[in-house]
Order: sequence, then C-alpha cells, then structure tokens
Amino acid sequence: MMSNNLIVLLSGKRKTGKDYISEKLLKAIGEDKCAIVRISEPIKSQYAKEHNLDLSELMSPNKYKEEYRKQMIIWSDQVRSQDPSYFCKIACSEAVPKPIWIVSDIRRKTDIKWFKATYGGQIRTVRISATEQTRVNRGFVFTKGVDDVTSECDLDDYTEWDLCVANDSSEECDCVINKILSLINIV
Ligand SMILES: Nc1ncnc2c1ncn2[C@@H]1O[C@H](COP(=O)(O)OP(=O)(O)OP(=O)(O)O)[C@@H](O)[C@H]1O
Repeated sequence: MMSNNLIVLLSGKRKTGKDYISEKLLKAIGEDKCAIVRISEPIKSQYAKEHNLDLSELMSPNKYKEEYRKQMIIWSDQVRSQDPSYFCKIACSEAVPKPIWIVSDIRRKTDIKWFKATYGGQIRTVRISATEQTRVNRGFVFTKGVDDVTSECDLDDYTEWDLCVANDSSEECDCVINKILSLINIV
C-alpha cells in the first residue's frame, strides 16, 4: 500500500452485520479506491489445504461451513499460539493494493495490536453492535465452542474504538455508513 492510506478495522459479534456493512462501504467508496480484506480467507484456504477440503464449499455460508467453524477455530488457535499475527500477515500480503482497505472480521486484541504496530496512524477501528434480538432475527443461534470462546469474545472488553455504532435497522445502517465515511474523511 502507498503511504497516507487508511485501513478500517471492523469488529462485531456474529450477525451484527460486518459483511453487510463492508459491502455497503465498498460500494460507497468505490472499488477503484477500496478493497475488502478478510482475515478468515487465509484461515479457510490454509485449513482446506491442510485437511484436503473443498475451499468453495468452505467459503459458502451453508451447513458445511458451520460444521467446520469449530474445528477451524481450534486449528487456527494452534497456529496463532506460534505466531499471533500469522493470518493477518497473509491476508494483508494477499490483499489487492488500494488506498482504503476494509478489514471485515477483526476478532482479537492481537489482531488490532499487529495492525497498529505495522500500519500505525493509518488504522481506524470500528465496533459494530446489534441487539441480541436483531442478531437472532438474522439467524444467530448461540453455539458452544463458537460464541463462548476467544475468537468471539476477546474484543468484548476492548474500549479504545475510534467509533462504536449500532446496526439494528436499515435506517441505522445508512447512519453507520455515513459515520464511517466521515471517520475516514470521505463525505
Ligand atoms: N442494517 C441491516 N439491514 C438489513 N439486514 C441486515 C443489516 N445488517 C445486516 N443484515 C443482514 O443480517 C445478516 C447477517 O449480516 P452479516 O453476514 O453481515 O453479519 P456478520 O457480522 O458478518 O456475521 P458473521 O460473523 O456470522 O459472518 C445478513 O443476512 C445481512 O444481510
């Protein structure tokens, strides 16, 4: 990436709308200036490779993916115990160079630490929330081994967000997009 560029780190619990907001931001900023970076991509591709699985199935939001979610969390934690920023580094090295990156799935304090240590003042952090009822309406089902472990809970007590936003409705979502755009000085 060139200097003076920005990286927006998005965090939020399952079904708060991280992907949804990332796609809306991408459209609002424009694909010429912006790319979505997913830390889950190298996790899935490396997991698939090591376990001889079909990556396209693993990437799709279906039952197959859900079955492997727990196993992938355990496997990726083992990798992280050797190198906490392993997947962040791969995701960034494989990302398309653009002035603005939106990292759609920040889950750990060590992720934020690595991004800040590597990209310094280019980082903006955003926490997305939604009520439990909203998340349930969007299909959230509490799953042991997924929703009660570090990957889902590590950032619950993080307080240094540049911006905290609620995404419970389409009206709120427009407001969320505008707030993020003004955080990165695009409006
Ligand atoms: N503001 C909104 N208005 C309407 N639908 C929304 C809104 N935000 C999210 N959704 C819908 O809620 C569902 C969950 O959103 P999304 O997949 O973006 O969540 P997520 O935080 O990325 O979840 P996960 O961590 O499980 O991947 C999707 O079907 C999405 O279209």
